[in-house]
Order: sequence, then structure tokens, then C-alpha cells
Amino acid sequence: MAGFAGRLARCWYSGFLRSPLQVPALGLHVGGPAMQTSQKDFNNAVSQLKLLKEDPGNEVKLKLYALYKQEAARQNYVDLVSKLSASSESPSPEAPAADRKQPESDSLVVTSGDGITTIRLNRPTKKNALTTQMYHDIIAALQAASKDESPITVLTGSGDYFCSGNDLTNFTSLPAGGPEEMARSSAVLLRDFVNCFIDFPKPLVAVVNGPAVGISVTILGLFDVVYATDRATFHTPFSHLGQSPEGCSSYTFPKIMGSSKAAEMLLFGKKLTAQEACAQGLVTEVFPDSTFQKEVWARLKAYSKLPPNAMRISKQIIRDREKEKLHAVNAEESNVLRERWLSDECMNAIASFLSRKSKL
Ligand SMILES: CCCCC/C=C/CC(=O)SCCNC(=O)CCNC(=O)[C@H](O)C(C)(C)COP(=O)(O)OP(=O)(O)OC[C@H]1O[C@@H](n2cnc3c(N)ncnc32)[C@H](O)[C@@H]1OP(=O)(O)O
Repeated sequence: MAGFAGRLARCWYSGFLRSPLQVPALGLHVGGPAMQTSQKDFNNAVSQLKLLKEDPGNEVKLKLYALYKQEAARQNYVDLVSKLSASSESPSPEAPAADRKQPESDSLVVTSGDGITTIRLNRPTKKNALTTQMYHDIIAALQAASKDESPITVLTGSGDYFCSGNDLTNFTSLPAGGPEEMARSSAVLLRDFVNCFIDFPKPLVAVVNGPAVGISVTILGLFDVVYATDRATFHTPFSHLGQSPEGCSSYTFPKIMGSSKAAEMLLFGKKLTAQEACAQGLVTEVFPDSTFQKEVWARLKAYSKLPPNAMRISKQIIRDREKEKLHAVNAEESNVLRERWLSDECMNAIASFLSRKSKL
């Protein structure tokens, strides 16, 4: 395990040295004197760090990484304020649901309107990669949506991606219990997250606005309807990452598309186009990107006027006999992944992505 911690520490350190200029908003003075470091001071400090002859050790590197993250938090602050200013200039037709506890982070936006509750992944600069906080927020949003007034619930993304899957930097926040504790708590969170989709009682629709990767693809087997832009692709590169299938895909994908097509995706990471995913039954319908939003939302608004109890009960009849099986599959997949996350294959793949050596 020391090897893993060392590898990640090296990644963090090299990432920090590599990307000082990716830290924006340094000139913004939002606090007291201690916050008033100028861009020049910061750049000087980074240059000095690069000149150090001796490795400052893991403890110092972790401190540097934490400070670097604080600067990233300032950027989030600026992004949020500009988003608030933008939304006060152009009011959206959808309103945040008043009776709903809003997500902890602005990386998830939940709105309700026209009989539809929309859960929007809102981290476009990171291709909507799912942070640990986002998993918690999605769980809370689904729980609230299961009880709200809207007959239909939608999951979609902001920007050009639907979602690039699990945020690979989630694995760098090692808790006191080390990698084993990180793997254990991630497996519990994964299981709880997927259970919410298995148990969701109303029509659940994915509006796939762009490429989808990893867990954002596998959970689609638990949705009732999946609409995709023709720009979308569907990619589950688990073997490339030393990982294994989740989201009940080891069960739903063979059922939906047959075992050999499922194996090509889940074992070999074959990326499907939207048309291929539709031909194989994972996607309900594909729309041209130019009319995607207009056509899909018009259709969903019409569907949301159907009697809600009839839709719920029909979903129950379709899905309920599978629930027990799905819960068992989810538990098994989460346990297997817990082991996988501690494997050399997985650690090397994550370290390689974080040090920018690899991309899908
Ligand atoms: C509770 C835990 C549950 C865990 C469940 C497990 C799930 C398994 C999976 O989901 S496996 C899938 C994991 N995802 C990936 O491996 C995708 C990694 N990302 C990429 O390969 C590429 O970023 C891309 C192909 C998605 C997009 O490439 P493109 O060139 O178009 O864009 P950039 O690479 O420049 O991306 C923009 C910035 O976004 C960061 N980013 C994108 N995806 C992720 C991600 N999954 N994790 C962390 N960061 C991601 C990327 O690093 C860029 O950041 P930067 O601007 O700071 O450089």
C-alpha cells in the first residue's frame, strides 16, 4: 500500500508542478490580508518549488496539494457568483423546487417545472465527472424526486458531455484508514447510489446530451427511457482501468443486448455510437443534435401530462419482479470493485490518467 500512496503522492506533486497556470482567479481578494497573495507572488512560489534540489517529502507535498485545492475552491466561488449573476439576468422557465433541499455543491442542479424534475450534472469543464459529493447529492435528489409532485424525473448533463464517469481524482483523497478504507467506503457509496436507481418508483428518463463514460453508461440499464443526441457515444473502459462492471450492467447489459455484444462493451471497452446503442436496445431513440433538446423536452412535457399513478403502477409491474435480483447483483459488483480498486492494475491506470499519460 505504501507503493500506492507513494505513486499517488508523486502524481499530485507532478500535477501541481505541471499546472500552476491552470489555477485561475489568484488575483481575486475575497478574504483578509492572508488571502491577498498576488498572481506574481504565486508564480514566484511555483518557480521556487520547481528549483528545489531535494524532494520535500510526502507530508509537505500533501500540504501543497491542499493549498492548491483551496485556489481551485476560489475558482468555484467565482464560477458560482458568475452563474448567479447570469441567472438573475435571464430567468429560467424552470425553478429550483422550493420544497426541496438543494444539493450541497453547484455541480448538481435540481429543478422542477412542466411536470418534470430535472437532475442536471453541472460540471462541464470536467466533462461532468462524478465527485464523491455528487454521488451523495444525486442520492438525495433521487430520494426527494421519488416523493415530489412531478410525474417524470430526468437525468441529464450540462455542456458537451453527458458524463465522463467516476471522477478519477476521488481516489486521491485517502482517508486516515488508507486505501483499504477508501475502497470500502467507495463500495458502500456505489452500492447506495445504484440502489436508488433500482428502487426509483416513477418514470426515470436519461436525456443523454453527449458522450457517456463508465458508470454513466452502466446505470442506463436501470432507466425506463433513454434519449440520446446523435453526438453521444457509450463507453465502458473497465478493463483499461483495471476495474469491473457496476451499475448492474453485468446483468442488465447481457439481458438488453445479448451476452456477446455486452461482453464486447464490458470486457473489451468497445465504444458504441448512439445509433449502435439504439440498435442494441440500450438507447430508446436517437435525435439529431441540432433538434435534440427541443424535440426531447417537447415529448417529455407531453408524457408528463399522462396520469401519474398509472405510470407508477405500470413501472412497478414492469420492474418489481427484477428488484431482488438487481439488489443482489449490485451488492456483488460493489464487492468485486472494492477488491479491484486495490489492485495494481487499477492503481496504475488511475495514476497514469492523473499524470496525464493516458486518456480514453
Ligand atoms: C463512489 C465511487 C463509485 C465509483 C464507480 C466507478 C465507476 C467507474 C467509471 O466510471 S470508469 C470511467 C472513468 N472515467 C474515465 O476514465 C474518463 C477519463 N477522462 C478522459 O479520458 C477524458 O477526459 C475524456 C475522454 C472524458 C475527455 O477528453 P477531452 O480531451 O475531450 O477533455 P479533457 O481530457 O481535456 O477533459 C477536460 C477536463 O476534465 C477532466 N476530466 C474528464 N473526465 C474526468 C474524470 N473521469 N475524472 C477526473 N477528471 C476528468 C480532465 O482531466 C480535464 O481536466 P483539466 O482541464 O484539469 O486538465
